[in-house]
Amino acid sequence: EEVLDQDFHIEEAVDWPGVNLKLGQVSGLALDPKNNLVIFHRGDHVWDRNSFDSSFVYQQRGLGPIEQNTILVIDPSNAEVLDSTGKNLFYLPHGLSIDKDGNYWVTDVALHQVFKLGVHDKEPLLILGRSLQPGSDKNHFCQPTDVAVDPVTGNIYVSDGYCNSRIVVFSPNGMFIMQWGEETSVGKAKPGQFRIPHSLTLVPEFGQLCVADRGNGRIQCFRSETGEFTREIKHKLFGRELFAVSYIPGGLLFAVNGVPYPGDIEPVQGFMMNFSTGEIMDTFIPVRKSFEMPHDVVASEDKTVYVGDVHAKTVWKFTSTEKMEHRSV
Ligand SMILES: O=C(N[C@@H](O)C(=O)O)c1ccccc1
Repeated sequence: EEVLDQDFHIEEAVDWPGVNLKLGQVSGLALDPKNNLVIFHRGDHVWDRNSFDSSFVYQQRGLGPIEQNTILVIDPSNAEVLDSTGKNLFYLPHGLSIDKDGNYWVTDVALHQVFKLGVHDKEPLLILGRSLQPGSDKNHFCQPTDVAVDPVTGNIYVSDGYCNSRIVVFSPNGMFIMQWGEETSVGKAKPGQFRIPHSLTLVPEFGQLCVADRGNGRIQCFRSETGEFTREIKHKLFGRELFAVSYIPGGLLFAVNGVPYPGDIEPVQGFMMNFSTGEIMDTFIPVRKSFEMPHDVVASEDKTVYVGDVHAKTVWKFTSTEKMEHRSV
């Protein structure tokens, strides 16, 4: 008897011209309320071995802020640049997210700050952290990596960062509320311990915040109201590093891992998972060009997925194609 298998595969949209956009190091991706793709990139600045001293103080202030527009609004179908902003503000862009009102929230690892930018305002509406001053108290971050804003409470979640190991929560007007997390002790990483909390995604339907725990190669999720650990999602296929995570309503979780260390076998790729079970449903890699350091991933409800790469200086678009497979039983 013939059985039709409804099977979804994530494949690169090879006709999307966005892979040819002239970008700097792509650090952050987000979708705005109109489902446009928004790209946060570093223009002519790069993060390399000389960017920071051993106390995480940025060493290249002499370059001045990036003069190019670091925030580009891209038409999701033809990759046209619809709008661009964010020049003369940032030194080393990192995370980007967009709240339900369309405000841009970004982190800068050189400034050690988080910015709220209104779509039509030149001046930032809110700045958290002290410019160029790394630290780990309520007023200082150390290379903060990402920011997410709860659509219900308006609370601000910051993953802090390369040189801290915590999630910090602020009220909508920037008052410190709470923090959780600690650095990973020797041996097996415990719940609530981080080795670079690198990317955040809210899971509003389940009241959770999930974190790409980069150096522990895993995703950790927490109750967003209390910071209580709820679960870990980890697969051998992730390899050593898990860079970014993105949830879409309906229960799908997307992620990208890091390039394999010498001798490791787990390839660099994208993952589509069932949030409830944690199981991997599909993996994906580009057809054109290759992943070099996939750094952020964002997905829309119709399972369109974008991946930004900080070394390839490229953004790829992937879509979910339905393969009808015939099999006889
Ligand atoms: O991870 C690194 N960078 C990327 O995540 C990034 O560019 O955001 C990095 C680490 C050490 C030295 C230089 C760069």
